[in-house]
Amino acid sequence: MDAQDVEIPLHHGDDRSTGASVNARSLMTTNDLLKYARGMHAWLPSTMGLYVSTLPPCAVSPQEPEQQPSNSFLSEPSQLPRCPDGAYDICSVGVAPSTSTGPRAPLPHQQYRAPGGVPRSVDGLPPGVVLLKGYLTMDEQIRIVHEIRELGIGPGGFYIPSYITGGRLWLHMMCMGLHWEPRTNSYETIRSSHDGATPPPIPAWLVELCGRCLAAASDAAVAAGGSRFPPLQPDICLANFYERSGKLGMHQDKDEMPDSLRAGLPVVSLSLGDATDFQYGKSRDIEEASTVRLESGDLLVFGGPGRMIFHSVSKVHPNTAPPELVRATGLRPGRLNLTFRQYRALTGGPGTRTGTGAGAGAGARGKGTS
Ligand SMILES: O=C(O)CCC(=O)C(=O)O
Ligand SMILES: [Fe+2]
Repeated sequence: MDAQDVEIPLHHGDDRSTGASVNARSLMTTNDLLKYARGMHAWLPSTMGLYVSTLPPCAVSPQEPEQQPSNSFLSEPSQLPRCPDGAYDICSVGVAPSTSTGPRAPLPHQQYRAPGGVPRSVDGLPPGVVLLKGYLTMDEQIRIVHEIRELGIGPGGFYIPSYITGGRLWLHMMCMGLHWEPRTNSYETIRSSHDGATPPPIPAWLVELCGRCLAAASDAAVAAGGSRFPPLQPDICLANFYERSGKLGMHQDKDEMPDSLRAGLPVVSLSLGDATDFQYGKSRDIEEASTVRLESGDLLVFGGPGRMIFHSVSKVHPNTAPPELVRATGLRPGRLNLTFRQYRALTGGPGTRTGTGAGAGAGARGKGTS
């Protein structure tokens, strides 16, 4: 372990073979998804093209800052309010959507857009890594924040994960599709170490958005002389919310099944809210790592030859979220990141399951950061 490891718990842990077994679970069906939509909320497109949540705000009582255990790695207590059932709320309550009817001010991320509205691809990244600055429109960002917030205050919503050692990650997490368990570096069908909640399914429109993101990233890769990414049918989406002191140590994403990793199935990552420094490199050595800034609306994809890059989130830059996003959603200070993944590669042929849900069958191999 290097100094970085001591100070910062690693998200996808250090190598350890846990032998933990995980229950296979049948796939979420469309009916399950619809049931899960649970009538709790609906989206009403407003005249602004924004999305107004009809879900009453979570009754969040003014919150005592959460007491952290003495062995906590968190540098400061979470400032996020908690709903009665314990889930953290990443947005302020009672935020009304913007009512302005005039022409919108240019959005911060649009400065990156070429005249045809094509997001700018960043040069000089390793093979298999594509960064499209300003890929998401502001309306997409607003919708993502609204919907993730609403799922995040429901069952299986935002919590602060811990390691088996008791150290906690410097972020709030909500898993969709499958639960990523830091105590075992494996995926599970329920959040067994916390509250037994079943992760909500990935909203269908987010799966569709992920497909568009990947197509755009593949186009950019080809334009830069590389290859298209392998297709992805995401059955895992991890939502991380980093407060201002949030961070994530250097790690590889390698808790998906070996066939998925071998196939280089990409990780599709969306950034929203405050900007961050994202470090990446060939090894865990932070001294050797390069840094790129990820801002709200940016799309990062790593797959194929770039699938196993080491990466970390080293700093959240305060007050850098687009004001329009904050106004429209009440997103609290910090950064929201979504990563889409596919647990196992689909082999094709009769009976092959496609779409959501992998059934996390194999938790027994050592997963996580090397
Ligand atoms: O927040 C980010 O940009 C990276 C998240 C990440 O590396 C992960 O969830 O594995
Ligand atoms: Fe990661």
